[in-house]
Amino acid sequence: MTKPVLVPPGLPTGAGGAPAILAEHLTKRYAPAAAPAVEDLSFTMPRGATWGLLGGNGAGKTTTIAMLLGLLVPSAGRIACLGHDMARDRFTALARMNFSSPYIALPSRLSVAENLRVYAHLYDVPLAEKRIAELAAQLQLTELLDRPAGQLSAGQKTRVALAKALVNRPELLLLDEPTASLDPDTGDWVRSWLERYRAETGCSILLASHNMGEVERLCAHVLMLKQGRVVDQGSPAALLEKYGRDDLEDVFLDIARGRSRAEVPA
Ligand SMILES: Nc1ncnc2c1ncn2[C@@H]1O[C@H](COP(=O)(O)OP(=O)(O)OP(=O)(O)O)[C@@H](O)[C@H]1O
Repeated sequence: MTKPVLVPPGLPTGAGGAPAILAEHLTKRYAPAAAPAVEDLSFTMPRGATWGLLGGNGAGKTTTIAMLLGLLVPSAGRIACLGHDMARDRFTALARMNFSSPYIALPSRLSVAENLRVYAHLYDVPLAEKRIAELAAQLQLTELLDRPAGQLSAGQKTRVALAKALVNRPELLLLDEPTASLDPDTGDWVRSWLERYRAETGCSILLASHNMGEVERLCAHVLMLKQGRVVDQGSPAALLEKYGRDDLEDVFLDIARGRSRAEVPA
């Protein structure tokens, strides 16, 4: 069995020993001569927290999540999820993780229940039918279980994608744009649901989002990415204080436009 990665002394880990995610000097180049999509990214995300990856289009959020899931091999650097080194012990970690992304479509001709059964089988979920019924009740999917996934609205598909992401009761959840294309009411419902789920289960959540209100509400800590690098980070409150702003959207614009607090118009 592969030895778990040790946490450097002094770093917060939260409950359960190893941190949820330990990323060390991660770099990804899609081609040898290309500019890095992610460059020298390091962070330690403790257990039980929700953290946000914020950045404009092309900042490297999806690339980072794909590396954390082992879907992309980093050009340099090292990742440990839940104490497992992703280069050596990826499958042990993946059994305890899950993700949802708007870029991955569920097989459209399979019904919602069939889709969830496939994933329950892949994750070897015990009492799969019971788990599917439980998730369907929690995510208001019971009426939709027999409908083909391809015939659902965007909001319904998002709830099915969340059910898929939770089927194995993950300890670490990676969410790429969890409320993209949802109306404000459904988006709010999903955010409340995620808050409650994290509080009840102690699950660790890393979410990539363009929605500043969502990040401010859900995340204890935000990594601000620009051109593949972390240009700032901290709690939403600390970032608001640092930039002298009232909402995170303005902080985002300051960072995107390279303005420091001294340059922010009063
Ligand atoms: N498969 C790929 N091949 C080559 N370059 C890629 C590939 N995927 C992403 N990139 C490039 O890597 C950089 C980071 O892209 P990424 O998709 O990670 O950004 P993002 O922050 O998720 O953006 P968005 O908010 O638009 O989804 C961009 O310059 C993008 O063009």
